[in-house]
Parts: sequence; structure tokens; C-alpha cells
Amino acid sequence: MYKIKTLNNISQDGLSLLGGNYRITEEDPNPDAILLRSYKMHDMELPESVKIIGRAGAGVNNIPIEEYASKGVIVVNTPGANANAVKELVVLGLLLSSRKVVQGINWAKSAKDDPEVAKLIEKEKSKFAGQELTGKKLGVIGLGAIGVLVSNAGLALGMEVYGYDPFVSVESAWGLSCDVKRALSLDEIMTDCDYISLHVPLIDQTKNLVNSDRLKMAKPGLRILNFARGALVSNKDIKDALDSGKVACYVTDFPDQELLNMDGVIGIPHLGASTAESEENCARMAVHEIKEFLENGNIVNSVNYPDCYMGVSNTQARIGITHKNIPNMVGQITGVLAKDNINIGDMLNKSKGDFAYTLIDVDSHISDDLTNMISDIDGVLKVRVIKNN
Ligand SMILES: NC(=O)c1ccc[n+]([C@@H]2O[C@H](COP(=O)([O-])OP(=O)(O)OC[C@H]3O[C@@H](n4cnc5c(N)ncnc54)[C@H](O)[C@@H]3O)[C@@H](O)[C@H]2O)c1
Ligand SMILES: O=C(O)[C@H](O)COP(=O)(O)O
Repeated sequence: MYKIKTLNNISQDGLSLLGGNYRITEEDPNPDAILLRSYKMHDMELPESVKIIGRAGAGVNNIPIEEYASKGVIVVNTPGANANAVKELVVLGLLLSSRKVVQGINWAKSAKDDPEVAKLIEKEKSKFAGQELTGKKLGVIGLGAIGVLVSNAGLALGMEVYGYDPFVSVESAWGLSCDVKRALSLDEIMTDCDYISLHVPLIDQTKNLVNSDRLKMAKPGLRILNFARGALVSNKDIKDALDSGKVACYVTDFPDQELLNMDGVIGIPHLGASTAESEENCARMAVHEIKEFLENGNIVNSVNYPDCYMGVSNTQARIGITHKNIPNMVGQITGVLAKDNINIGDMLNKSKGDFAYTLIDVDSHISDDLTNMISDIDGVLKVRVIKNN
């Protein structure tokens, strides 16, 4: 029986895929896996029993992925599973930033007790006039799962779309309409566009990506949409830009008290991925990835270890080893097996940055002694016997 600890509410539709060999728990001190959404794990003590962490969603800045890698713990996420939900909210964000709908609705509601409200509306509506999207320039920063969908949606709305992503993947490039123009620098986007939508992960290199130096380059009346992470945009600099009219509206899915007190900010309470469809997609994908790892040792969509897939073992035993990416690890591991005269049926070794994973199918039973000998190799982080007949 595997134990899965949940740190956030996870869609039942996904959890139901776990099956009878799994117990879902919020309290167990020794779970095999953790399943979460945006819960911040940085200050949490990670139980030694945890082998894999499944982020039902895209962003992993709430998880100390390098620290967990050094403990031999795999972190996976669910690429693209919530991209459509975010894209739809970005389309709404484009419209909200263009038309004073939020302000207009709030004003109309405030006049609800006035019997003359219908007349008043016709008199006052000119205060809430806006602009159209068609023909405007949209700059999309980050052309991953969400950025691609947003770019294509921008074209469908009649916008001229510029995309910037120096690391764009082949898969994204295939999904992107050929009518999206390639921006060669962030500055180009900042200088030329009427709307900017951010779709990059929050990492050291992207913190405060939108700052006073970049905002200086912008045309007056720029609209900025941030459905990626709050810290990508400097609060102080956005305030100055809103005050000066450089930025006409900042739509963010990550408002804080400071932002909610600024005129020109539309703060949405982190609803990008909050649709039934997206929550189901993410939970299903994360559950699938956790099951693959716990039952077969396969790594799917990891953000801190290489992906590794050997299907279902058809030999007597399977062993999975997380270790440092240093010379002679495979030699030492197979040396231990050879000493015990154990034949290797199949094997995979892959690395990602400083860490690596070795998955081995063998034709005989694996003893505790042998497991301990592999664990004792310098650089080995976690050893798991996945199947043992
Ligand atoms: N608001 C929400 O509810 C919500 C939902 C999903 C994702 N997100 C956020 O959006 C981010 C993007 O999600 P995604 O699914 O598109 O991820 P993704 O990994 O598919 O795409 C991210 C893209 O950013 C690019 N990139 C990285 N650094 C860059 C840089 N310095 N400049 C330009 N491009 C850069 C990458 O090459 C990649 O193509 C997530 O990391 C997460 O923080 C928010
Ligand atoms: O990175 C993500 O996937 C989003 O920010 C969604 O987060 P949530 O699962 O907490 O809604």
C-alpha cells in the first residue's frame, strides 16, 4: 500500500485514478509521495520516506527542487495541463485592460438604489470608454505551453503578435502560428508593443523582469498582463509607471496588498488554473506520473531529474537509484551486481545537471545486503527496489 500526502485540495477525478493500492492522507508522517498545487514547501521538513513530489500544475517555485534533488527526491509537474485555462483568462485580461468594464460594473452597482439609474447610465457611460484590441501589438514573453496559446489567441483577436523566448522548444515552435513575429530581444517587445503578456517561470534570471529600466522604453499607455508570477514585475516600478501614465493598466493574477491599493491595477485572486477541466487535467497527469515512479521506477516530466522510461519490468527484479552526476557511478553500481553474479537484463542511465538516475532490471532476487552496498557508494542518494521476486 502506497501513501500519498496531499498539501492542497486535489481534484477527485485525478485522485480516483490512484486505485486500491493507494491511501490518500493529509496527516501521515511517512508518505511515499506528496501531491500539491501552490502550497509553499520551502519551510517544510521533508519526511525521509518521500520518494516523489507531484506538482499538479506548472510553476515549481513553491518547491525547493534543487534541495530535493540533492536528497534523491524526484519532483514532477504537469506541463501544459492547465495552459488552456490560463489562456482563456489572459484573453479576458486583454479585454479588461482595454475596456473599463470592471470600473463600469462597480460604478453601476454603486448606483443600484437610484430609481433613475438607467438614465444615469446613459449619461455617465462616456467615463468608461476604452480601446479595441484589433490592430494593436501584443508582445508575449515566454513561448511555452501558455505563451503559444496566448500568441495564437492574440492573432485570432486581430492583434499583431510578437513572441520572445530565447529557449523556445521544438514542440512550442510547432504549435506557434507562423504569423507570430519573432522578437530578438526583450527590449524590442518593451519598446514596440501596446500589450505585454508574461509567460515565463519565476527563476533568478526572471525576477523583476519588468522594471523601471525596461518600463522607460515603453510607449505611453502600455497594458501589462501577468498570469505567470508576481515577482516577475517590480511593484515599486509598476506604481511609478502607472502614476506617470506609462502603463495604463496592470492585470495580475498575483495581487498583494500594495498592488491592490494602486489605481490601474486589476488584481485577480490567482484564478488562472482554477477551472474544473484544468484541475482534472493536472491531477490526472500528476497521479499518472506518481504511479509510474512508485510502481515502475519510471520518471515522467521531472523538473529536477532526467526523464527515464523502461516500461513495466518483465525480469525478476528492478532497482532505481538516484545519484550524483559524477564519473564511475554506473561502473560502481554494476560492479556491486557483478560481484553477486547478478545478470543485468535491461538498464538506463540518464543525467540532468548535477544529478542522475539509473534504472536496472536484473534476472535474480536483490538481497538487502546488495541494496545496502549500492546505498554505500559515495554519490548515491536514494536506492529503491521497485520489484523483487
Ligand atoms: N496563473 C496561473 O494560474 C498559472 C497557471 C500555469 C502556469 N503559470 C505560470 O506560468 C509559467 C509558464 O507556464 P507554462 O505552462 O507556459 O510553462 P512552460 O515551461 O511551458 O513555458 C515557459 C517558457 O518560458 C521560457 N523562458 C524561460 N526563461 C525565459 C526568459 N528569461 N525569457 C523568455 N522566455 C523564457 C521557456 O523557454 C519556456 O518556453 C509557469 O512557470 C507558472 O509560473 C501560472
Ligand atoms: O503554476 C501553476 O500551475 C499555477 O500557478 C496554478 O497554481 P494552482 O494549482 O495553485 O492554481
